[in-house]
Amino acid sequence: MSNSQYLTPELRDWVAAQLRNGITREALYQAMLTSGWQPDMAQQALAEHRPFEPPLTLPELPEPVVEPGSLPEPDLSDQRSVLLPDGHRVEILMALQRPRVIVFGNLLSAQECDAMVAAAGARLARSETVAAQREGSEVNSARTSEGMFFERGENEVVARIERRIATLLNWPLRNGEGLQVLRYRVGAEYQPHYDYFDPRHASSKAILERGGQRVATLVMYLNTPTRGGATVFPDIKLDVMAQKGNAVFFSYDRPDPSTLTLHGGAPVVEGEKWVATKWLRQGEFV
Ligand SMILES: O=C(O)CCC(=O)C(=O)O
Ligand SMILES: [Fe+2]
Repeated sequence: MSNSQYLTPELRDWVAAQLRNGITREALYQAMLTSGWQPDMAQQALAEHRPFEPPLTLPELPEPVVEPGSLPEPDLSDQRSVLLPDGHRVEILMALQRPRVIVFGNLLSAQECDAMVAAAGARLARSETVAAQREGSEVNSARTSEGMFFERGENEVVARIERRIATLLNWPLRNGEGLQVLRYRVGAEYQPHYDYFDPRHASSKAILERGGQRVATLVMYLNTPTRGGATVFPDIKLDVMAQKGNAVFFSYDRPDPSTLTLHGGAPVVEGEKWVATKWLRQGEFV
């Protein structure tokens, strides 16, 4: 850290006042850099404003247009990256047309990943899947991770990530489910499955009343497992390596295997794997 700058009480108060006035932490960070702050000092000042606090009141996002039959989709006209209004630049590492699969780099900062892991850690429980024969969910040997759900907009870091996703994918924030965080320990996996709800399952009716079908999935990697833990797409023989801050996105226009969106989490061989998943619905998720 530079010796020429100190986090004085005045500077702390100034940061707090800026945040109270509705500026995003990213925007404030950029403004601080522009006015000559050392990056580590600016980050430290912002890190003091704990990510688990209730979100700040931020301006409404412009409402993306959801035409019937349209799907979440980023604007890839720049090809290499997408610059979001908050100043965050997301890299495009790979894009496949059919099935639609996009690998993003730097979707989350390392600090955002760490904050998500810390906030989720205490609330993990054994993951369940939708019950096949009755209503509700059940423990399933195909899914040996532990998980939890955040409420939409539950805290500052969750709210910031959700706004970024809505802007990146041109899909209304309110059509998204709450973020799910999963931890896989050595040997844990999520065997290949589809994320849409099988209309033939007894439990799907109640689920579909809360916002319609899922139409896309974004799996964000919150850490880098030492070995194993790729997200695999067996139909298209694609493995996406879990890399902290990166994410894999895929969309599906109907609840059918012909979408080629069969996917799973390969067993972790060494270390742990943490992901946050955002599922996007056709309609408003309530
Ligand atoms: O852990 C992964 O790589 C995949 C997670 C997944 O398929 C899901 O959360 O639906
Ligand atoms: Fe999945």
